[in-house]
Order: sequence, then C-alpha cells, then structure tokens
Amino acid sequence: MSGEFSDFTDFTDFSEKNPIKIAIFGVGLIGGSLALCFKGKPGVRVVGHSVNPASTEKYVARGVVDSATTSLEEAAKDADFIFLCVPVGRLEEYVDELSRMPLKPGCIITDVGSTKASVVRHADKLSLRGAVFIGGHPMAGSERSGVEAASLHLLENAYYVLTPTDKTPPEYVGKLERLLRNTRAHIVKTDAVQHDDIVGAISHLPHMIAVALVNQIAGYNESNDLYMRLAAGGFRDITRIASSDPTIWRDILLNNREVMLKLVQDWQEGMDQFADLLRSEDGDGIAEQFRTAGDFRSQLPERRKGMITSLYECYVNVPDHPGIIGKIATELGHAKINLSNLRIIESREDVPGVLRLSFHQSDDLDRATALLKSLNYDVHA
Ligand SMILES: NC(=O)c1ccc[n+]([C@@H]2O[C@H](COP(=O)([O-])OP(=O)(O)OC[C@H]3O[C@@H](n4cnc5c(N)ncnc54)[C@H](O)[C@@H]3O)[C@@H](O)[C@H]2O)c1
Ligand SMILES: O=C(O)C(=O)C[C@]1(C(=O)O)C=C[C@@H](O)C=C1
Repeated sequence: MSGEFSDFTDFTDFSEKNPIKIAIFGVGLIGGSLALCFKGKPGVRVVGHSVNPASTEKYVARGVVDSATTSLEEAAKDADFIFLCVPVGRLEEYVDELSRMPLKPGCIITDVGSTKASVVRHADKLSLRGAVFIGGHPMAGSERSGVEAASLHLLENAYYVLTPTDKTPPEYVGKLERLLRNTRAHIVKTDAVQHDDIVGAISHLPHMIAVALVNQIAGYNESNDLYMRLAAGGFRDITRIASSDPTIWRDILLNNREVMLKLVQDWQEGMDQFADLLRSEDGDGIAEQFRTAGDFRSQLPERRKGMITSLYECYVNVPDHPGIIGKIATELGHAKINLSNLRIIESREDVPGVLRLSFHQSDDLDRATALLKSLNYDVHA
C-alpha cells in the first residue's frame, strides 16, 4: 500500500491532569484488544458498549474495560474517542445514531472495519456536530472472535491503516495517531477506495479461497474420511482463516463485493492457466509458477524488525511466582518441544506477567499451546 508511514517514540497525549474517556462499541476480538491497550493508562477511562446486558457484564468481569453500558448515549456522552468495533454491516447505522447525539466537541469517531470506502463516504455526508470521523483498520486479527480472544499484543508491530479525507483536519488525525501509539502498531495512511482494492486482494480473497477449498475437501470427505485424517501442514496452513466468524465475513464480502467480483475473475483465470499447464504437461511452466510465487513471498515484510522476528509465537499469562518461567521451560523440554526464544513482555505488581514463547516450527507452537493449556496456563496466540 503506498501510503505515508509514521514512527513514534512518545506514547501518551493524556495524563491524570488531562483525563480522557474512550468509548468502545462492540468489545470483541478487535474492540477488546484496543481496550486492553488503553485501559490502565494514566487518566484514561475505557467504557464498553454492547446491546446485550450479559456482554457488558462479561467485559467488566474480564477486566477489559473500566465500565460498560447498554446505553449508546451513556457510552458516547463526553467521550473524547469513540471506536466502532462492530461488524461492517452495522457501522453506518452507528455513525447515524451518533450524528443525532450531542457529542463532546472535538470528539474523534473512528472504526476498525475491514472495509473503508462505504463508511467513510457515509460519514462524510453527515453533520457530526463538532465531532470528526476518521476511518481505521488494524491489519491484524485472528480466526477467533469475541472478547475472550482479545489480547494486549494483537496489534503490536502490525500496520494500522487510517483513511482521512481531504476534509479531515490534520490535527485530529495527529491526535488519533498519538492515542494509537498505545497499540504499538505502525500507522499507514491511505485513501479508502485504494484500501478496499488492496485489502480485498490480500485479505478478503484469501478468506474466500480458504473457505471454498475447505468446503471442496469436505465434500470429498463425505464419502471417504481419509481426506480429513490425512490433511496435514499444507492444508492447515492455507485454511486456518476458513474458521473465521461467519457474520463478520458475510458483511465484509458483501460490502466489498464489486472489488471481490473482479478478484474472483482474476483468480479463476489463474486457475485456468494452471489447468492449461497440466493439460499440456508443461513442467517448466509449473515450476516457473512456484519460482515466481516463492520469490515474491520471500520479500513479504515480517511483522517489523525488532520485537517480533520468529514466525510462530504464543503468549502465556503467568502469575508472578518465583521459578514459574523455569517450570514452563522444563515442561516444554520434557515434551521435546523446541523453544527458540522466551521473553518476559510485562511484569508489574498489578498485572500478571506475560511470557512470549517463540518457535521456529508451527508444529512446536501447536504442541506447546496444547501442553500448556492442559496444565491450566492461560495461553493465547
Ligand atoms: N477478525 C479480524 O481479524 C479483524 C481484523 C481487523 C478488523 N476487523 C473488523 O473489526 C470489526 C469487529 O470484528 P471482530 O473480529 O472484533 O469481531 P467480534 O465478533 O470478535 O466482535 C464484534 C463485536 O460486535 C458486537 N456485535 C456483533 N453483532 C452486532 C450487532 N448486530 N450489533 C451490535 N453489535 C454487534 C459483538 O457483540 C462483539 O462485541 C469488524 O468490523 C471487522 O471487519 C476484524
Ligand atoms: O490473521 C487472521 O486471522 C486474519 O484474518 C487477519 C486479517 C487478515 O486477513 O490479514 C483479517 C481481517 C482483517 O480485516 C485484517 C486482518
């Protein structure tokens, strides 16, 4: 994505003397992960919103937000920042509702939706009465969903796209960027339409392909379950995202349907080309396809130099007990699981320590996760 990159060293724009309220609508995987990045910072109050009272209780019980409410007005009242973290299909109605409320002057409304053009266009047409809308999309996630899957580290070192328009006052963009430093993500700014073209290709198309592939194999498996039993690394690697949330992805694909239809056509042409190579027994042509793909893939940026270098990692919340790290390392050693690195991410008196375990092999990560879960450790990817 050709955009403008920013790097920061300073993390805060607020303090006890300059308190702020952050409202998060939809405290699921992404909303919950954002909430965890902000909660507990000096002068910050994080309020969660859900239409469902049981969900609001869960958000507070899990310690993801300071308080939670089912009232849209109460959550939005006096908020300095509002994050809309609901499915893409609901974003516009939330913006509509907010446009009818008395918001704090200078309030920044942003969203995390996986598509940007429609919500940005919609917000642009409304009068937000002193508030400003800035489209956003963190390029990190998981096939898991719900607040249970939220993690303080989800966005760390990921790219976080912002899509301000010509009309967005730059000082508001700067304010949002400064807040987002708390996620440790790297901001990239681009136009909303370009965002949808590119993210359609690198995120939405792979999800469609993974789902179609799994369903194709599931069809064969109906008459012979050896398909499922023999499915190993290759199938698992390319299909993890097929387990993503159906509602979230229904909304994304429908919202970006024009872009997707063109991409599906290109994909089919690519498959037809492969079929031609097979029909003509063109071994060189097939090998060339692999060479070209391998060359491009080897140039993909890792999740930024510095913090994350290993490909397979998990995080373990550990109580601050002496010897606990040695105990975990010993358990992995006994199970012959090769650990490439172990690092304490955070250790303060008021929060449990977080251990980051890195592995060179995905299989080691899977086995370590299963082992530590069976030993009742709180492990997340
Ligand atoms: N999953 C990912 O990898 C990922 C990554 C980046 C951005 N996003 C975007 O983030 C947003 C949230 O996705 P998520 O993965 O956190 O999903 P999630 O299911 O974990 O969370 C969605 C939240 O929205 C609430 N919600 C669901 N349906 C709702 C409705 N009809 N009305 C009001 N609230 C509703 C849920 O209670 C939940 O709190 C989506 O717009 C998605 O496109 C997802
Ligand atoms: O890693 C995953 O599981 C994801 O699906 C994350 C992913 C992606 O496709 O990269 C999915 C949707 C988002 O909008 C952004 C990121």
